[in-house]
Amino acid sequence: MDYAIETTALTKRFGKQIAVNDVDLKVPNGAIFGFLGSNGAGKSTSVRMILGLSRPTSGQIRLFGEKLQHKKRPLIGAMADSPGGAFYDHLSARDNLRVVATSLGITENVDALLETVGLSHAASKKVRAFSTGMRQRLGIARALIGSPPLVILDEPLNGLDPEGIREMRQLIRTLAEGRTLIICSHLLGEIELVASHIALLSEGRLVHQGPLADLATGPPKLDIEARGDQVAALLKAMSTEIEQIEGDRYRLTLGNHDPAAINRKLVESGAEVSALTPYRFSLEEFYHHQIGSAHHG
Ligand SMILES: Nc1ncnc2c1ncn2[C@@H]1O[C@H](COP(=O)(O)OP(=O)(O)OP(=O)(O)O)[C@@H](O)[C@H]1O
Repeated sequence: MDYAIETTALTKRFGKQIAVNDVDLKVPNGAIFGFLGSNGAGKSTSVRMILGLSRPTSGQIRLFGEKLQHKKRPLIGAMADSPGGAFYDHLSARDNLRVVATSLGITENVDALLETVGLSHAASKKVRAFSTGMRQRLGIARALIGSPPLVILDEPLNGLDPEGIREMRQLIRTLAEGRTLIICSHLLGEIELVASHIALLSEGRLVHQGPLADLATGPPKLDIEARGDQVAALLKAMSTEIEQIEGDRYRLTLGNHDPAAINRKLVESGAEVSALTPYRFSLEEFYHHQIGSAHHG
């Protein structure tokens, strides 16, 4: 597989403290990659090393298959330091982007960037008058200067109102077309809506990474909605664990029986089966399970 980022045994120590500990991170090319972890887990330190802003104590970083070389901009664009990072407040949005492009020696159509992030209407407005959401968008426009194939967004949803969050979610999906995106966030529900892959850091260690679709904290479960006198008894006989019984709703851990067999037995017993759906673990459930295991393991 092609990776936008591949780290090998990436480690960063600050004195005796290990902020990032032996991390093998694999960010697939084209992914929307949710980078998750509690405060102090090591996300920012990892990102800083990937951006070439901090030198690893040991380990390697490869970007698009090549060893990380400093000054090889613009492979990565980044929006760090919320909300949207520092700008020249007395300059317009357009001029802020021009200053950055010029300093990087890049000829850039900054108006097109402002349009991408939905700020065309405010191109001539001084950044001093920008709302948090507008600053976030401008921060993203700045990260897009030079069309980097990889963009890292640090807490892009911080400080946004519900409408702003919805717009940012849409913008993230637009940005992901033809790019790899890494999003650091504590908002698990939001990451679940946009990410294709996730990685989870805990106390400097990578405790999980993989496609979002693969989340599981144990054997598969099935949600069943069925009416009939025999239902509870039949399900108990087929499963070691029935987690939740609420009226006609049951959640059971699938043992040796597959959903089709369970359905057949229920129907044969005369039960009215209205729904049979594989239970999907939420990212929040998964997160707490993994972090809990990491702490106790
Ligand atoms: N320059 C530094 N000097 C000393 N310790 C540091 C430095 N930078 C980070 N650390 C420590 O390294 C650990 C990881 O910090 P880091 O900022 O990478 O976490 P994080 O996952 O980004 O957290 P948050 O979600 O709060 O941003 C923390 O314990 C932090 O105190």
